[in-house]
Amino acid sequence: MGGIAAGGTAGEGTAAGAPLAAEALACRRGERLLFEKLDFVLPPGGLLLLTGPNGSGKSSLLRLLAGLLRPAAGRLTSGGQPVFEELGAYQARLHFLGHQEAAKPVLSGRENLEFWCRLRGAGTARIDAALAAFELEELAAQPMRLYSAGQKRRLALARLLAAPAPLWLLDEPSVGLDSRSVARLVAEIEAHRGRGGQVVLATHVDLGLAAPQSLGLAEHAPAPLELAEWHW
Ligand SMILES: Nc1ncnc2c1ncn2[C@@H]1O[C@H](COP(=O)(O)OP(=O)(O)OP(=O)(O)O)[C@@H](O)[C@H]1O
Repeated sequence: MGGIAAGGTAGEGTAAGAPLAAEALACRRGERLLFEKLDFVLPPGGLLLLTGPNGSGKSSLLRLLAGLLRPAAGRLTSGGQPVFEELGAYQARLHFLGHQEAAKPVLSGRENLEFWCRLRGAGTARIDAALAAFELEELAAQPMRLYSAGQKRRLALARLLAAPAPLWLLDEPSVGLDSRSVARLVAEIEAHRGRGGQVVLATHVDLGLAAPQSLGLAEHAPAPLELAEWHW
């Protein structure tokens, strides 16, 4: 499956990403330290797979990489610049696709993409190609509230292509997709990487993506406290 690559891709024009580097990152949610001592460098064209059991911190790491959570320790840089010092500029160069669809139910699929493009300061020229990439043309005029779960997910994915950004942060993007749509997602991820884009992807299933770096969050869980260390 070649996605829309054969006739030019919706994401054409995406600037190549800058190397994203994590040094000794740690993340705390509430009282709990989820992970620590986490290092990686993601070059332009790179793919980082986040793996680990439920609750190990994959979504939390993605939120941290999106600048929505501050690290408890460590450094995150993009192109050598600390991302939290220029957060707005950094966030303008990424897409974060979480579990929520982040679309307005009363708007049609096309109107949702138009809204998204305006929000991102992008033109609307890529919307048709983005809809076509995830086979949403026939649904484009329908209110999103009438979409099935998989169709809503495809609309969320179309946002990646409608308003290009070099860094894609994807939290279990294949959930709810049929096998044909999974193949399209994989093709779009590979096309994005081919343009120099970067992808960080949390997943419980093997999507068959080529040459990923892999990061197991469970391996970065803090050591359990010895009994003597507990404060009763
Ligand atoms: N807002 C929050 N406040 C406190 N703790 C939270 C918050 N959100 C998540 N957590 C906790 O952080 C831990 C990691 O959650 P996270 O969603 O990052 O895990 P995950 O690896 O993505 O899990 P899953 O595979 O189930 O999606 C969990 O124990 C969760 O209960």
